[in-house]
Amino acid sequence: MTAAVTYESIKTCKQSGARLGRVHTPHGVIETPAFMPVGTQATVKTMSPEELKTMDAQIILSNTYHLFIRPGHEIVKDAGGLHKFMNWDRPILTDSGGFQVFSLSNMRKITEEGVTFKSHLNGDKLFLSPEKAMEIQNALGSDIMMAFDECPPFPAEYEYVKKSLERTTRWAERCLQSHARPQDQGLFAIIQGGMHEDLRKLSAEQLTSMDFPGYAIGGLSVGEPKHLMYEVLDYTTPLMPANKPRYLMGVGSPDALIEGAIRGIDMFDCVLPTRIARNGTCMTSSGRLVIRNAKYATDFGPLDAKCSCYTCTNYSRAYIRHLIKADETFGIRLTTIHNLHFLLQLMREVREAIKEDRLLDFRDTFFAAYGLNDN
Ligand SMILES: Cc1ccc(CCc2c3nc[nH]c3cc3c(=O)[nH]c(N)nc23)cc1
Repeated sequence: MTAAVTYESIKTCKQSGARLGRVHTPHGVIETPAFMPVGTQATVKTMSPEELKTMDAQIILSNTYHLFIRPGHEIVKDAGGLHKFMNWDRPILTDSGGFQVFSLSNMRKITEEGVTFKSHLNGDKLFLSPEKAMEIQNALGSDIMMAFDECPPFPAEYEYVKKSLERTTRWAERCLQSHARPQDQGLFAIIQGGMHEDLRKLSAEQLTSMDFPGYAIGGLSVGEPKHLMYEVLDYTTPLMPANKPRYLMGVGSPDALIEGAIRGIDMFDCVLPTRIARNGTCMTSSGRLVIRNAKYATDFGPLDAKCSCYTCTNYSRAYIRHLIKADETFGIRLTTIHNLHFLLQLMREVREAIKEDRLLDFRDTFFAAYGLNDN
């Protein structure tokens, strides 16, 4: 195994805070800014690893919480780790589970020690802590692991956010202490602090003083208005080390990816492309397209005439609409292939625009064409 996770800066954009880079990991390199498909339960829903490689997904995400409650991290470990278990030999990033406890489990209790909660599957009483989250992620063998944090709800009281970020810092310290394999797995800390500039500064200072290989911005994409998210990015990304990867958690609509890249974010994840694909909503260069709409019943053109993906090359809107209406699984495979390709292609064009110092122009052109009804 090579060293843990390192960031290589290729170029910084003259027009904005954007940058071109590479994140080196034991399972390969990620060109940044990058969109990372989400594979919560050890699969990017309906996609095979080969299909993900065809669209050049360079890293995928999976989840400590989900794999802990099913099938159990010990089984994945006995299988030889998550890469072997799901037949994916490129980089994997796993979230630490705290966020999912809050978004999925109805009964939970936070203490300094960790979080007690009920499994959303069978109601079993379970416990996650910094140490447990590290034990699970080490068992999964992911290349990039996230520190165990608390993502405060939005909105949240200033005092609550302050106490929460200070506990998240203490938890990050405990994650560092209990990390079994720092030599070949990168542990990223997660900056919290809600929508308060002084608290974001406090969280960033506390965590960057501990020298993690990478840093994420958490606590966003939790229901706040988009302009507020961009404001937080404006004053938080400059606090993050320029020589380390910057990961904005949970952000993935096309406009947010571009705005995040302009502010110096390197890595993005979002369930959006795969989630909306399941009800037949597609991202196209002129905005969202809801394929169930009757007007597509006899439309024999591709989802997006400007798209070169497998779906747009071989199938019509009419056919995909028929499959989705008939609840045929192949239908959501086709919309998923298209949506993932759309975002991966968008990031290729963003990287090209940074290379040529024209990212702000690219943004204006993209937004003009992309109905801004996207959310
Ligand atoms: C498989 C997988 C799914 C989802 C995620 C990101 C999940 C996610 C957020 N999603 C939206 N906003 C988010 C905020 C946080 C956060 O503050 N902390 C953590 N640990 N995760 C977040 C990571 C991996």
